[in-house]
Amino acid sequence: MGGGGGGRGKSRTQRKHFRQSRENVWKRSKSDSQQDNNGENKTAWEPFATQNPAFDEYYKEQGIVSPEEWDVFIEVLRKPLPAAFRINSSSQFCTDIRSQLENDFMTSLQAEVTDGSEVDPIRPLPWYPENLAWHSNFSRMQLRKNQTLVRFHEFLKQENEIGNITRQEAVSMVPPLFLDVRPDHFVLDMCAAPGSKTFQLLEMIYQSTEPGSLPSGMVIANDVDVQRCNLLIHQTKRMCTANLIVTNHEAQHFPSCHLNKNHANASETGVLKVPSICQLLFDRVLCDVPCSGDGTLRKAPDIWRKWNVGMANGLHCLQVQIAMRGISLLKVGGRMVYSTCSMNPVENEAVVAEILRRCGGSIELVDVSSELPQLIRRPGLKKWKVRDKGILLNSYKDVPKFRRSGIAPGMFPSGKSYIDAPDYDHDTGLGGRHDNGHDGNSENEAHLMENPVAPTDVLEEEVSTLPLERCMRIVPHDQNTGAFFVAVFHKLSPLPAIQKKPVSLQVHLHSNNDDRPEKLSDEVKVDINGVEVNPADVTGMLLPEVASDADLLNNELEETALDTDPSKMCKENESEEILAPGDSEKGPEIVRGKRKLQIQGKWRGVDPVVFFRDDTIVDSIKTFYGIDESFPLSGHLVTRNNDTNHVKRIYYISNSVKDVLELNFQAGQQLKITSIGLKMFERQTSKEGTSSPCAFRISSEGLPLLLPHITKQILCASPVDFKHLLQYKTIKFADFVDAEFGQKASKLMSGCCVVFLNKGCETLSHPPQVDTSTIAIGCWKGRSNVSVMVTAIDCQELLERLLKRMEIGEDSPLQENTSVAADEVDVEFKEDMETIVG
Ligand SMILES: C[S@@+](CC[C@H](N)C(=O)[O-])C[C@H]1O[C@@H](n2cnc3c(N)ncnc32)[C@H](O)[C@@H]1O
Repeated sequence: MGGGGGGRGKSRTQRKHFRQSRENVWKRSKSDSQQDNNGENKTAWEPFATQNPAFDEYYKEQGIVSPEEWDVFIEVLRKPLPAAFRINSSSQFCTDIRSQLENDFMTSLQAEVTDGSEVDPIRPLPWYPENLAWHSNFSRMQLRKNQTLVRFHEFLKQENEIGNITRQEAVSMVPPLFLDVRPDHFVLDMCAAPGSKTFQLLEMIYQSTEPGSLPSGMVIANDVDVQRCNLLIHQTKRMCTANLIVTNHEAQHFPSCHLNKNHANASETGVLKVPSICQLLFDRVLCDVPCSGDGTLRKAPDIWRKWNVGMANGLHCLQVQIAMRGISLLKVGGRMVYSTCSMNPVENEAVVAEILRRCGGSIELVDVSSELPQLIRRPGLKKWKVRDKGILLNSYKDVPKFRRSGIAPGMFPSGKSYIDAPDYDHDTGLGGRHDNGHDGNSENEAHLMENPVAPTDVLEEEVSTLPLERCMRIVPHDQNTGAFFVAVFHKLSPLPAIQKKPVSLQVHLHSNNDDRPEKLSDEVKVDINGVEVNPADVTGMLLPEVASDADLLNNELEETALDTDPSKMCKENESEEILAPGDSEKGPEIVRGKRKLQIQGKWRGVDPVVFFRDDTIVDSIKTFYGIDESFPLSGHLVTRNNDTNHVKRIYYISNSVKDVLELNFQAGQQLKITSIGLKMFERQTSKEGTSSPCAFRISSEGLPLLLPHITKQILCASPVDFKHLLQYKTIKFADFVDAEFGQKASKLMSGCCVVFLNKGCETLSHPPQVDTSTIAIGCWKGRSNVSVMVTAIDCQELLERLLKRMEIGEDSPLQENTSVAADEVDVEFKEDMETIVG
């Protein structure tokens, strides 16, 4: 059981969100359904129109696919996307699940494929390592069609909920694979929600981590959208990791958290402890930016209707800014992946080219053509065209003056700004507005242009001289997927300093009021790489005809489409709701119907992150569970509450996260942290709970990490008693099959305890040796019984896994050494299992 085990130990609240399966995007919503001639609503099941003439015209011009391929390209783009999913490599049951897919489902589902339309019902994605990612050809309807498919469907739902698998579009799995993440890396995921790629990054960090230990690397997952941050927290909680910080910033202004001179002086004089790191720089950066999302058309067909060229044009500058910030936060020698789920060169090759130009030789585009050879991809384009208001533009000099507010020189292959364009603003990368303020928002306004350039293809074509062929574009018809774009950068040296003029044109894309500390610094800061960063300076961009931001983001929702209703969101980071007597300045807030005051941290709306240093409580926990000294608690525990008397949850953080947190404190809390660490201890509030000498129980998320380090409150159950616990949830001491177990249980101190499965029925050492095959659950020792503290779905999943293992090995120790009584109960258990599992 690895520290970041995943798969075991999630809260009921969290599960609720994963139970929401993705809405059927191929079904029109009520608001979308149209009225027929009689004024009656057409059926809500009418499929979306899967065509858009502007789309066809635009992409035929771009030459993303050859004219001969066009028909097959568009045909595949109109078909629903096959489902894909990934096995969590750090799950305890990773191997079981893979072999269930390879040996059970692959054969049994094959028998169900009768229409001959697809060769394989399910198959591993050939380019994903170790058969961990799978593609299924079944539609939702088909999955409900017959018994075998229903069983498969249930399997997918349950394992996704538990965290053993993640439903994720196949091409969305690609970018992290090119990041080459190692367990000691510090990784920044700049636009991370809803978090499928963050989950992958964490798996990479955790690869080959021993049970009870943590990797030395960490991930910071950031997103500008608070609600989507909550999705991200839910998604990554399934990983049970102490090596993650979730932040909520505009990625283009992500803080660099470096110590200034004053801090350095203070630390020299011993006033402050020198932190292990002095600036937040990363070995790896994932820059999976917001985009127009037309690569997800097969999954989200409503994009057919919404698509227009302005969606991509309007995002280009933001994408450049985010990527530039990523590069500036990257260590020299580090790697950054830039990716979008858009096919549009303006959001892809044009952004990559602009980054290369701005970085002036400090970075290189990596040729990754020999990596993942089985992944079919196409080289990046060297030439493309820009379309604006129905006009085809070959170079920036063709852009009419009044459109220069929305079209940047960097959108064109040469990237030339042409000095004859007086309004060009080198900071924003955009031209200024027309004097009369006309923003030219209508197609009909083309005739108003001063010196209009005739829309013609005979103008000279621009061709980029940069090695853009090293980028990769994945197109749907090559391997029956969605579309994606990926570029890999390597940082060779610090970035050159950029001379900055005052920014004349600024429009906030995300007016996220909370994304600012109480006090803003006006000064322009220069980070270690020489890039100026002014936190108060949101470099502007105009979105003249972009779909609303919300529309764009909706289109971006990953296949794990989760419930975004804020009222149903994670309560993990909710205020600890403390009473603050006498604090009348901020005014009372009504929290859950009670008048309570919330002590704010530095960031409005976010609970403070506080190191938990209450030695009395920590010592009581250590003594109660017999936590050995080799497991460091001191300096690794944090809470979200300044008042230690009212702390409900204590989180555990890895060394790496601790280093970042210490730096963040010394740098003035620049990071707006929405979630940090692994929930390890929870205050026991129930009546019976208060009778325990220890006020805190071990949370199911924290148990895998703590397991090898606890020496007290431990019981080892025979297979049959273990199964009974999972099955019946509460068992009286006298009712255990193994009477000695019942006696030992009765002698434990009241409160939380841990029950290990004694697979072989031989006497386990005390405490038991923990390895990757160890199975243990958190329980509660009451006055007369033992109760399981595991959610129903976890119990069910564990029962099924144990049953499977018993079925596989006829002579497995699970069966071999059970007593006659246990064998009898096993029959009963199997019958019950059939009822539970269906
Ligand atoms: C393509 S999605 C990311 C998908 C994610 N990487 C995954 O694999 O699950 C883009 C994300 O960028 C976020 N976003 C948009 N503008 C942003 C900004 N300025 N800074 C940070 N995040 C932003 C959106 O909220 C959205 O969640």
